[in-house]
Amino acid sequence: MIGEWKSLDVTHGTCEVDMWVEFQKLTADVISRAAFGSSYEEGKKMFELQKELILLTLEAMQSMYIPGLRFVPTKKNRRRKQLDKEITLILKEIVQNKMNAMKTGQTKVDDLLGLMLQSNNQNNLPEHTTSKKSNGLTLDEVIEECKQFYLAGQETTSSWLTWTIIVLAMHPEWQEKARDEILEVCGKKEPSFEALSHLKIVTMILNEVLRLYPPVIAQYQHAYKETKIGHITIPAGVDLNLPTLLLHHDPALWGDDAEEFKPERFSEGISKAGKDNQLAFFPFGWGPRTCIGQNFAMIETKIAVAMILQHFSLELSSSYTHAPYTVMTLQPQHGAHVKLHQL
Ligand code: HEM
Repeated sequence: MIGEWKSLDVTHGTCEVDMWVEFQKLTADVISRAAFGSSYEEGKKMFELQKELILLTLEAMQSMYIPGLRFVPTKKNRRRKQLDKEITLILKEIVQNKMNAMKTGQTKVDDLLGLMLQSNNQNNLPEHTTSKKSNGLTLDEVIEECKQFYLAGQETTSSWLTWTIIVLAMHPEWQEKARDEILEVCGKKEPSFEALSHLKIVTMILNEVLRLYPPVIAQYQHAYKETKIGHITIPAGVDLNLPTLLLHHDPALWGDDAEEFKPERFSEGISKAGKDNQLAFFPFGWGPRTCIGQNFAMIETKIAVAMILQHFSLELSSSYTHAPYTVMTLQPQHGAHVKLHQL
């Protein structure tokens, strides 16, 4: 990505890109490689189809509910069915190839699919069934896990990266502080895993971006039994909506400067960031169902931000309009055009 930007048609070492578009490509590539290793190109094709399916599904969810309509063979319903079929077929083939390669020792187990298959008792893995006969995952479950990781991990990370770059372009003083830290810790080299844990200012900035622009703006929980939280009793069967975006902007929890970008809030860690040390920061959820990919997302985001700041200084394009809005995640409605000046 950095190399591509450097080779873009530039005027005096400057080019302009839409960060939202760029980061969608980057995160799709990263998650495809992490999930499928050497088969990532086939994985990417599957993910593209999944993206189309998600958009069609969201459209259906946001239109008027007419019972039974989803069974009518309209053009969009037929396309949804066809996409689902195609995705499952591609995945079945990838899984089957991986299983064969693992059996003959032709592949390393260094991707998510390999790890899932390895952790499974392969002798008991039923090939074409949805029923479970062992503690391992069925083929269908492995396929659903692959889909889930992409759905949960791609657009969320693009959103986080995009808002980080926008905010750094808006606040040159923080951009400078972050770059100084990166150059001090990593120089101009690619950041190592070890170096990432020394990026304190970058971590503060990334947390403040997650507070102001949480990619997942609300979280839904279902009380399957009567539950007491403090003095509130929630009856069984009630659906709860935790409005992350609203809580992250609430002056009662963050102070009168809640709307301001102030990474220094996080200088003593997450637990001390809120007003009177109230814990009100949960971009990745909380408790036993907390996001399983949060460390993965943090590493990916830190590496990308570090490498961008090593090579470019950032300035908002004159065409940029600040308009966060939600499709599935918090996105820039009119794109995220930023000018990149080569350093
Ligand atoms: C900025 C990036 C991300 C954000 C903001 C985010 C946010 C969340 C949230 C709010 C939840 C729901 C937690 C709950 O119900 O309490 C969740 C669940 C999940 N996330 Fe993430 N996520 C991110 C990145 C990722 C990545 C990169 C992956 C995969 C590599 C991932 C995989 C998952 C999975 C599999 C679940 C479901 C966990 C379960 O139900 O047990 N996420 N995420």
